[in-house]
Amino acid sequence: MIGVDFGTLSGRAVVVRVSDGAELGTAVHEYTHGVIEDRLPGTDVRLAPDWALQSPHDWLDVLRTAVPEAVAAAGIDPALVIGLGTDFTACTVLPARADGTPLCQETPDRPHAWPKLWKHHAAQAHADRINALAAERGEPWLPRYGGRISSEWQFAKALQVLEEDPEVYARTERWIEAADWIIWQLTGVETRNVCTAGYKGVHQDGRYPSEDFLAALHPDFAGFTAKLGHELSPLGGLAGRLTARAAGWTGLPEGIAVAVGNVDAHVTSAAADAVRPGQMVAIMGTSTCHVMPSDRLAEVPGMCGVVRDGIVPGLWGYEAGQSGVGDIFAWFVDHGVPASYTRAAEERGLSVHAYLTELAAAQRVGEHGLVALDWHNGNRSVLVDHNLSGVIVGQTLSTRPEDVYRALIEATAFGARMIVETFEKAGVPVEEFVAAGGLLKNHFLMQIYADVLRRPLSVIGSDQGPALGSAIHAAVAAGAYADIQQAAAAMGTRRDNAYLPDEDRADAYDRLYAEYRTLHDYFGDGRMLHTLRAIRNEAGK
Ligand SMILES: Nc1ncnc2c1ncn2[C@@H]1O[C@H](COP(=O)(O)OP(=O)(O)O)[C@@H](O)[C@H]1O
Ligand SMILES: O=C(CO)[C@@H](O)[C@@H](O)COP(=O)(O)O
Repeated sequence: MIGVDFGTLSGRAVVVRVSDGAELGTAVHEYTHGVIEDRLPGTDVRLAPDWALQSPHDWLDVLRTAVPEAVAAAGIDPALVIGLGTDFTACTVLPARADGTPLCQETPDRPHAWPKLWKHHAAQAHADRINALAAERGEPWLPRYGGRISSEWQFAKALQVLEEDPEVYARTERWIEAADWIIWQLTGVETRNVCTAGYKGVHQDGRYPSEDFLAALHPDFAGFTAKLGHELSPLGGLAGRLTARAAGWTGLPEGIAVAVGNVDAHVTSAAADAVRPGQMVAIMGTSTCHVMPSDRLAEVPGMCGVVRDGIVPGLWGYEAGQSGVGDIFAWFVDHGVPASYTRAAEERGLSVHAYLTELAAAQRVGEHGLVALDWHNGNRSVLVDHNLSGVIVGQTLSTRPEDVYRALIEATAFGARMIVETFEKAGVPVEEFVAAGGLLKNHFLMQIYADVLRRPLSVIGSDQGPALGSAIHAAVAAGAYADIQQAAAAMGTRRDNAYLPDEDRADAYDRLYAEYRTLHDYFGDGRMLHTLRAIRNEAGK
């Protein structure tokens, strides 16, 4: 099987053995255009604050380069490959023509013609209006999203296109998640997966928000859902077969099974063999997503959503998230560390992350005297407000970079605890916390999470979680296993109790967490942080 994971900065492919999930070869392709935040490629067109776009060329390059390279690295005959599965970030969406041609190919100088990356946060005003109207009208779908939808989601992003570039909106014949667009390119068949549609696409109980509701937002928005697919495809299903053109790109046999599209977070549950009710998988990378199957339906404040069949068929799938985690550490490493630290790290042959971690790990809990809010990229759960920003409290003239670095790691752990507690308070038990993603390599960070959460952490056994999960879904789509649970049991990998909480540190963290909660409630109403953002925007940054 081949699994392909389309991330924020790169795409990676992995070749996986069907019988036991062994990863035989892998390759990564860094996107040439990365995240497009400043100006449109090949033009002088500048982007406003909070914009984040991607290029479809970069995604196709992953198929052209990472897939054949992974097969070569595995040293297998490509003719042995029987299926391909993919996952994408979400909600990464694009306007396209009826044949799937992205509009940015026709008008590369129009910002709204480009795919909007999940972390495009410039549609907050549109999300606010959607939320206010939905609350006022008592829209039945709103509680399924914890009472607020995010500016990252398709209705907010599409309304922004309509109001800021109606001409691009009018030319949009299909509005599609990149997760489904890539499947279209691979199979020639347009499908819509139940996962992206259900969560960030706001599809509940067989329908999208009503025409009437959309018309009340803007008269020309009434017909928006005609640009979406209404037939949804189940996870682990067969989307179609690899076309000759896609076989040419990838070097894989024409006609192999291609699984229905999926999301990087949700597909990782299969890779961690954590698809039973109460197993919360936290995919910790640039951001963290928390996904959990459950047999009960509840309204959890601030969750991203609950979707029937959204992780595995037959169960409710919950999602919550933190919009910035590794990204916050990266910001600090890039902008908060003096040259002397960079030099010292270099001399020791360490990354700046590893160097700061080593220094921070030598401290006792609370020794830095700091507490921080992890909102540098806004707050996805539980406040659902991307106009909030980061806060660091307690700095003195003796504060050092490692102190701040540690406080930022702790802030993200406190944010995770807030999410877990919110689920449990709403009557959805979290039986096991399973960590996955790029941050697993930082053992100090993982131990902080175990101490702050006061519970054992399990960890996924693969550092290619999403790509492995995609390969597992492909195995089901190809008919090698009856369902995702069986395929996950055979091919997924998880180490239980990898980190155990330390009682004394956990007690010390309880005190800091209480301060975090006070800070959270104080700044969470947005009075000060929204004003600061408004002043920033008026000043034209
Ligand atoms: N040693 C480290 N400790 C903490 N964070 C790290 C470390 N090394 C890299 N990071 C952060 O990890 C993030 C990348 O995580 P990864 O899972 O690879 O990416 P993605 O979320 O795009 O899949 C970056 O934001 C980076 O700042
Ligand atoms: O929002 C989701 C999933 O719902 C993610 O795709 C998004 O946070 C991006 O994840 P990464 O930080 O690229 O792992």
